[in-house]
Amino acid sequence: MKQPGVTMEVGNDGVAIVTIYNPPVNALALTIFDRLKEHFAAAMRRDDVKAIVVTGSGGKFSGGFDINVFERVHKTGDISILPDTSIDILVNVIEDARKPTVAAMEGLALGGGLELALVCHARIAAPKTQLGLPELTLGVLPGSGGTQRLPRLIGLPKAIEMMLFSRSITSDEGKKLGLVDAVVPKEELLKVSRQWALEIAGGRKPWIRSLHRTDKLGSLPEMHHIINTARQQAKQTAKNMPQHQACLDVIEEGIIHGGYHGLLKESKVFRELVARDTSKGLVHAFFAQRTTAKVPNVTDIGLKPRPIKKVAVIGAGLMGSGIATALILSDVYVILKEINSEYLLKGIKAIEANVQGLVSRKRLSKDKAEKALLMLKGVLDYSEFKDVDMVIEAVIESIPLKQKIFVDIEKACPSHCILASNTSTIDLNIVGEKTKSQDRIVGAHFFSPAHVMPLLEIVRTEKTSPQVILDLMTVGKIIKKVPVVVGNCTGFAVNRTFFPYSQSAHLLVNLGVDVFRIDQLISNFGLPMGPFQLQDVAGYGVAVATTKEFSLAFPDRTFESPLVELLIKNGRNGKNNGKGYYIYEKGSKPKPDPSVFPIIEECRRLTNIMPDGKPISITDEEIVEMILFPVVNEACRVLDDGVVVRASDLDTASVLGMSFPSYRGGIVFWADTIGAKHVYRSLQKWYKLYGNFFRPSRFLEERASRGIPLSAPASASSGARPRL
Ligand SMILES: C[C@H](O)CC(=O)SCCNC(=O)CCNC(=O)[C@H](O)C(C)(C)COP(=O)(O)OP(=O)(O)OC[C@H]1O[C@@H](n2cnc3c(N)ncnc32)[C@H](O)[C@@H]1OP(=O)(O)O
Repeated sequence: MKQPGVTMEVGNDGVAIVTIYNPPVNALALTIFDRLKEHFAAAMRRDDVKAIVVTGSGGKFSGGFDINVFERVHKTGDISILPDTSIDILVNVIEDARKPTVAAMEGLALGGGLELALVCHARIAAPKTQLGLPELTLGVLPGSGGTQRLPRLIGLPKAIEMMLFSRSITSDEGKKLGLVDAVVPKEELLKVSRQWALEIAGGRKPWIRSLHRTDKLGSLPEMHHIINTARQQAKQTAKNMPQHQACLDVIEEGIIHGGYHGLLKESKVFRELVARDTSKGLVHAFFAQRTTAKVPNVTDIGLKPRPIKKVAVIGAGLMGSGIATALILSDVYVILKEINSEYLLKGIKAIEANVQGLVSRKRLSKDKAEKALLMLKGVLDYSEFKDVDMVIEAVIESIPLKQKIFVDIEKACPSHCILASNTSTIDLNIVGEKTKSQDRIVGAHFFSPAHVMPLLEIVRTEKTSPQVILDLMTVGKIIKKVPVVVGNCTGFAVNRTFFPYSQSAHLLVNLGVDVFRIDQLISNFGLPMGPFQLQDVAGYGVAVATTKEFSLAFPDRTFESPLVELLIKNGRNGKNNGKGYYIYEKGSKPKPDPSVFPIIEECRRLTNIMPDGKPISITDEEIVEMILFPVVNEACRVLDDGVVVRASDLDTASVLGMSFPSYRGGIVFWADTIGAKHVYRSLQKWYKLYGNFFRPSRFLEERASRGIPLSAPASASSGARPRL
């Protein structure tokens, strides 16, 4: 079968096997629902069919409702294309049918896929099948009965956890909880499911409609308590998002008024949520992340990734130890090199602590932790480098040092070996200048902590070979990162786009705006913390070094504030010594420190930029815009210079590298929702008032004046520059 569809085969035993076909994940496209309906109708009509088994082809049950349909709703605004599957098909055609259906699940049953299984009268799963309702990550809720049936099958607390945190479980846990009736080897999945279906039809096994069950729901007061606790939690963990509270409302409706009423409300709220900005942003983020895997002239020219079995990491500091941790956790053998045994031991201890941290947070089993640590070997020279497939250099940001290391590794490593640098700022052409292997030189820019943060910027120069880029992308995926291929410039994509972020915050402070007001507004906007707290946490050394780097690279648009240096002079070092803009005490949340105000006053006297010496009067909204529009402006320059393949790559990079709120879709997507015109006009106004820092870029000006979205491809601009 070439087109997405559903097949039905009736066996001599009287069981109809209904199979969903829509590779790669058997997403439930609109046509699939039509075909399911037709085949079920035929199965009911046919006298030779006693029972039905529904399954998915290619070892996967289903990855859920087709998310492309959400995207179509977002583009057209036409909500009517969403089908009413919940009652029309799932209840009327399957759950309330005269013949029983069993779900035979393998690989994954997610979202609408699991909901299809929940209406069946029993569920059989192959081992390690992933079962979950991750709809909230798309800004919606389970819209095909999941909010009603999952609590009825496994109880409210676990069902709420699975839905609100989009946490999936495997078959074995599903069996313990009552979601799965039996776990059987995949070779026996269909055989057991057929048998089970016949036994239900013959009255030898119970015929259960999960919507009608109440035995696992508990008493009404208990339910209210569980739901209210979840509501409070969601207020903290899911700020600015409507779907969590909405999901709890819908669950509650079913508990109070019965499952069928719950379904009706679920259907209505589902449609409302699909139309909201949160869903638009999250669905964009979903596809944007997957699109990063498509790199023209790299992934589309028939190259095959080479196996990378052994990687050397040079430098066992914070970054090196984080990178080594990420590699060994994914079964990649690591040679960790340092210049003396003291540093090496420190690095190995840091790696052990990283791994141990995952064990104590129950994210890794003890067995796996022990196995991972066996993949690590510390060395003090290059003798072990003769058979490595890749080197990642992660030493301090010193050009002569990096250049020497690259000359040394060119000699010590085999000729196929990838030579990568984790530099966050230095031009890779300069790093590799003294070697003859420039086609093998590439940037592998991890974000700290490298074993936790999901983004990997792969920085290529004009000379990096497509094979090397493909290999690094593959390693990135193996170690569970999202690789984004970017071009070579100061700060690459993420740090360059976001360098104006803290500078505009400092500019505002020098104009008289309160630091804590700024931090509060930015965290209300959805970033995990404001720019000043971030500076405290990252350490002032980083702030000083990066400002220097960017003021050298982009002197026309750098705002240099003496505040950080004044803080250091006053004995403050941020979180490092417990005293920055905030006070940091063990066991309590950071508290704003009023004793920082005189230092800020001194800074304001030095810069003397307040109009008439008085603090500016400014709205909350304008503060957020004055901090984020310069970032959008730099994003425009990044797009204009072709540093990223496409605008959505920068969205992914901003979400995964800077924790820009995913429900706003990413920096460019967010700017487009506001409109290039408004961003341009605001920057133009501030440029006139406060100077060059805000000067709108050529790209922004053109897009605003011609009414073209910032995310439109380069070909939409006149005088487009060569792309990556
Ligand atoms: C009414 C209902 O309640 C509403 C719903 O069901 S909403 C949908 C709920 N389901 C989900 O959220 C699951 C989304 N998918 C995923 O999490 C992951 O894709 C997965 C775990 C299924 C597979 O992951 P992985 O193997 O890494 O493959 P991944 O690269 O993500 O996806 C493979 C392809 O399938 C596509 N895909 C995955 N799930 C899809 C879906 N539900 N609809 C449409 N396309 C989907 C991806 O876009 C990608 O396409 P591409 O190759 O053209 O880029």
